[in-house]
Amino acid sequence: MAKRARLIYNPTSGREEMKKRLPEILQHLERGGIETSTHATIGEGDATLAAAEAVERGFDIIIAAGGDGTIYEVINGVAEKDYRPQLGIIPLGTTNDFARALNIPRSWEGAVDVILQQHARYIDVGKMDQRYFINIAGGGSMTELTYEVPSKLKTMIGQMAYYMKGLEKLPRLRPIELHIRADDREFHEEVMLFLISNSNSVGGFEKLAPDASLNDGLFDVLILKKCNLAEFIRVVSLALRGEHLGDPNIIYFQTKTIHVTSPDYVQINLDGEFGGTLPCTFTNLPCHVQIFIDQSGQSVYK
Ligand SMILES: Nc1ncnc2c1ncn2[C@@H]1O[C@H](COP(=O)(O)OP(=O)(O)OP(=O)(O)O)[C@@H](O)[C@H]1O
Repeated sequence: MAKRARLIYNPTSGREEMKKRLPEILQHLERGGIETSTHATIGEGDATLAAAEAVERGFDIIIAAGGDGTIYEVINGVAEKDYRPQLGIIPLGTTNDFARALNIPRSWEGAVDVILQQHARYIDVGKMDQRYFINIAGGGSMTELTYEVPSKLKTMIGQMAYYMKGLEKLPRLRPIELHIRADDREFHEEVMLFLISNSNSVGGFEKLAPDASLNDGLFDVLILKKCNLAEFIRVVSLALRGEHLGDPNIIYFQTKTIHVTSPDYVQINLDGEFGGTLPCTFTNLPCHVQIFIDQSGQSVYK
């Protein structure tokens, strides 16, 4: 019997060109034996409602067609359910960090082929209080920029929109004071930013959390201590090359849970979306969802 999939599609996510291919995407899925119906999202949070509805309706597969924000919303619609359909990803977004972490091709044919091969892998999910994330959580200078960039600008100039916002924010960088309690440590530190990551592909950087594994039940925590602008730029340029871990401004460790408080107002970014404010507890839910991945072993991003 053919499997039934619900394709949840964000018509406003980054890559206009690919969205024109939706009819072909659907045909390709049907020919491969996956009977697919679609839901186009109408605004913030709609992909979460659509995913929850797809679970209730007993779909075998939910396909998130959009960027990291769409995947995040879909995860939030399924994470709390007892029955969680297998998940597929078609990267239509601007950065598509999570698709990159799973080596899912940027071409629609490649992404659909990964779904048709039906090799699903169990992946850890992060829980922040009542919300869930699949790739990264973070706070502090710069981490807010992903949800501050207007979606129209992302559509027009792609990832460049994030870089421009980053440059605009640089002169206004401020440290925040954090109290951190993790599995095996507790400390107080003034920091520029902190990242709690599930994968090694975050924020457009490919080697930011080089030891992160998607199914080890652990977060990789990366903290940039308080520093001046020149130091900040120096460490970011090291991070672009994946050479930042030995730097004295960096704290890097793994943990299953982490509780973060601050006397400052600190927004939390979950997979590129606004997720709330501190204080928060982050917990890793090991191997919580199944996602179709490429089995070829060959990186499609090199
Ligand atoms: N119809 C819609 N109109 C406006 N916003 C929408 C609509 N549908 C979804 N959204 C919002 O779009 C955002 C998600 O965008 P998405 O991540 O898919 O694309 P992106 O931002 O271009 O890609 P990336 O996150 O990979 O850079 C979410 O904030 C979501 O609430």
